[in-house]
Amino acid sequence: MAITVNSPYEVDGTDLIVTEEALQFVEELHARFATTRADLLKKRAVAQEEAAQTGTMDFPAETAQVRSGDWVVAEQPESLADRRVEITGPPVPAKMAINALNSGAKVWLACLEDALSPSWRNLIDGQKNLYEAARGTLAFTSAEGKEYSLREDVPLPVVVVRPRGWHLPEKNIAVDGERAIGALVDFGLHFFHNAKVLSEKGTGPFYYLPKLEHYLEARLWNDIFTFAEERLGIAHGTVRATVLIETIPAAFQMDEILYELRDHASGLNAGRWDYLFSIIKYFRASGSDFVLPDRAQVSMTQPFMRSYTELLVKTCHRRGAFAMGGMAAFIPNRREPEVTARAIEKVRDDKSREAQDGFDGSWVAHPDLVELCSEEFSKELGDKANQIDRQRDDVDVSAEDLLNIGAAQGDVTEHGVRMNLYVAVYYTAVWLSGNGAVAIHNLMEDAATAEISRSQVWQQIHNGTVTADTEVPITTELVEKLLGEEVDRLREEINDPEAFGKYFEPAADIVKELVLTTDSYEDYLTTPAYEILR
Ligand SMILES: CC(=O)SCCNC(=O)CCNC(=O)[C@H](O)C(C)(C)COP(=O)(O)OP(=O)(O)OC[C@H]1O[C@@H](n2cnc3c(N)ncnc32)[C@H](O)[C@@H]1OP(=O)(O)O
Ligand SMILES: O=CC(=O)O
Ligand SMILES: [Mg+2]
Repeated sequence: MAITVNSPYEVDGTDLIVTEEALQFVEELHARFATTRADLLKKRAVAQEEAAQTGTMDFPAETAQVRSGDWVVAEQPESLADRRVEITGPPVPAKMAINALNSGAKVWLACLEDALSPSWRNLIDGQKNLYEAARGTLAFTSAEGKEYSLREDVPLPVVVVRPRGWHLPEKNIAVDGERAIGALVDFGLHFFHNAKVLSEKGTGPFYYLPKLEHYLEARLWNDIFTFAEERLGIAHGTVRATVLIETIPAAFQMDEILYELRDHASGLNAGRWDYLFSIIKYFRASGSDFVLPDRAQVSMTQPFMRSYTELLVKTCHRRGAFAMGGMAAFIPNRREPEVTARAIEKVRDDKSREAQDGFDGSWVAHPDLVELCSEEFSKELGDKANQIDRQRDDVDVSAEDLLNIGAAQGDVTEHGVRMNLYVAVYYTAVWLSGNGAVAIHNLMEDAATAEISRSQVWQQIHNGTVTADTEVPITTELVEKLLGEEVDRLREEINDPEAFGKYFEPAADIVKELVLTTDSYEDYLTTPAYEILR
């Protein structure tokens, strides 16, 4: 096997991160695991087709014994015992990484996935910042002269790194002439450089695993962890992983996923945004019962979403694992107190409900939300670090409950279609400019939320959904017209012809192709966008 770096861009820090030894490790991961990954991706396509045809799904028959068996995951490490508040964000730019580490959260989810645009620069900068964070040396001075350094007065959050999902390639590295696998590059570089340092401190290496669609994908990660630990001489079970249950098939395999990873498992997380995206994707062509209301109306209290979170808490606690809550999208604005007040109220409600339901902690997207999340969980936890001992034997969730999507309350409106188009174009443009997360109308938008937006429109056209406000069917002609109007609106608001031409116009082209090509469906918005990402 031969591994080569073929990026046309020179980025400071490349010499530190892309060393010969680190590349060799990434190559070894590909040699051992690339074929299994390819097979599992094919399996995803078959499962999707079956769901679309049948309009249903069930708990796997072959793993009934795993679900009924009496087993628990390995004992949790001390450094991850208290996860009541986790701040998420990309590890770039450095000031953002430092702000996350100084935020007072217990954990920083350093995101190389939903919140990162995976340009070569971001990949190197992100790995470099994680390298320095692991060694406590991360510091930064902004162009305005503001100095950023790590706090010394309080323990810093434990870092949990989220590599890319299995589907994404890394175009700047080739293995035997083929694009490398994004997940193996992200994990491989981070693990190679930091696993020893972190394990000696007892604070890692820890990972969040995104977008799994089958328990065999968890087995693959477990095999990778076992190999990586052996290869670097680190004790088996040092790696800990929290798996995002953010696809509809994974919701039917929570026990199985924990079981596969039982030596390396920390917990499961309710990744609500990708979960909604996955429901739309799997059942996009299964009829109007699967058409959700406008995105803004699909709250966590909709019955099918509650079933999902209740089952997650029950499963985790039965298996001695953490149940982690998800992301409320409301973002405070330091310049607009009324926006902040609303965000605080909404996020507090969300965290309070999660804490009462039995979650052990949850996510926030902004440093100004850390304290309220901590407060809401502390009310439930008292003097305990977590509530894993709280069994939810009262919960009984069936396949029908998880799939009770048609019962969702709310409407599809033309306003909602417009918002989806606006957000999909705006987010894609920001992603192409190198930022993977952005506040739009005071809501956090990232790859997962943008996927919902563009997929809803595709599904509404496919099903000829009729809008509740204007009472017209959603057709390709209507969407083309609305898209044109929303792009015009963005052009006016952005008021920067150069940026508009460079990022928004290509973004609008991508979104147009994705939503109007109704005889086929692109699995990920970021797949075509990655082809033109610089
Ligand atoms: C579906 C999912 O996967 S959810 C998880 C993935 N998504 C994320 O992680 C998104 C995380 N959040 C963010 O990226 C940001 O909060 C955004 C983009 C939504 C908003 O960012 P901004 O517009 O910069 O917010 P704002 O101007 O209020 O920031 C104020 C300060 O807080 C910092 N800040 C904001 N969010 C974060 C964060 N998540 N982590 C660290 N620092 C942050 C900013 O860097 C800024 O610092 P400064 O005062 O030193 O310049
Ligand atoms: O990754 C989290 C999600 O909600 O998606
Ligand atoms: Mg996600």
